[in-house]
Formats: sequence, structure tokens, C-alpha cells
Amino acid sequence: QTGAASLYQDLGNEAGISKIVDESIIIFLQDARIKDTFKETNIPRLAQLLKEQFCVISGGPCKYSGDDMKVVHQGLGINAAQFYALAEDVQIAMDKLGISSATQNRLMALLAPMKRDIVFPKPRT
Ligand code: HEM
Repeated sequence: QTGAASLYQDLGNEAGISKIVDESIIIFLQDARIKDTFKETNIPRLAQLLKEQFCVISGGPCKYSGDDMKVVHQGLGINAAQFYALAEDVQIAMDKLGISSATQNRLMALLAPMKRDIVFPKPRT
């Protein structure tokens, strides 16, 4: 297989993605750069939706049942440094799970363009 479908497999299918997301969230919640953003978040729900979303974008047989990325994130005041911090944490999680850097980079390439729906300039006051 080539392309997106094989990324899903290279991430370890549903079980592998589940581990990546669970491990990532543990790291997010310990990361001083971003943890405060998740203070009021329903973490089990976030985990479920991230698993669905990673499955879909990697070409897996899933449906994403959450809300639009822009709608969800635009009020949260997330800056670019925090965006890169979260991406780094996902990579740390994948390192822990023994995912190759080639496979990690393919997932990162799919996450990177979402930045425009997650980071917004501060409104002028
Ligand atoms: C490519 C990067 C990112 C992806 C793929 C992503 C994905 C998601 C998804 C799927 C949800 C659930 C949507 C829903 O509630 O319907 C969500 C919610 C959330 N994300 Fe992100 N996110 C990203 C970056 C970030 C960053 C950088 C932060 C903060 C540092 C962040 C903070 C949050 C918070 C706080 C929620 C929960 C909002 C709520 O409870 O209403 N996200 N994200």
C-alpha cells in the first residue's frame, strides 16, 4: 500500500493511534507551556475525538465526530509557540512508543497545516 492508508497502518492502526493519543495527552497535561489551556477540558472526550481525527487524517476507516478545528480553537488564545509545543509533545509520545521518525514526520506534515485554524493573531485593543 502507498500513501495515506499506509500511514494509518504505520501508526499501528486503531490500537497504535489510541496509545499515541493517550501518551500525548499525559505529556500535554504535564507541559507547563500548554497545560493551563486544558484546565476546563473534558479529557476523555478530547482523547476520543483526537483518536478519531488522527485515524481519519492518516487514512484509517474512521469518522470524526467532533467540531470544526477553527470553531473549537479560535477562542482559546493559543499562540504559535504553544502550537509547536503540542506538536513536539506528540513526537515525544511517538518516540516513547517506538514509531520511526519517517512515520512521525508523515503525521506531523498532516498536522502542520492545521495551524491556521488553531493559532489566531491577538485582537487589537
Ligand atoms: C494540530 C494540532 C491540534 C489538533 C489536531 C487538535 C485537535 C483537537 C480536537 C480534535 C479537539 C476536540 C474538538 C471538539 O471538542 O469537538 C480539540 C480540542 C481542544 N484543543 Fe486542540 N488540537 C490541536 C492543537 C491544540 C493546541 C496547540 C492547543 C493548546 C495549546 C489545543 C487545545 C485544545 C483544547 C483546550 C481543546 C478543548 C476545547 C473544549 O473543551 O471545548 N489544541 N483539539
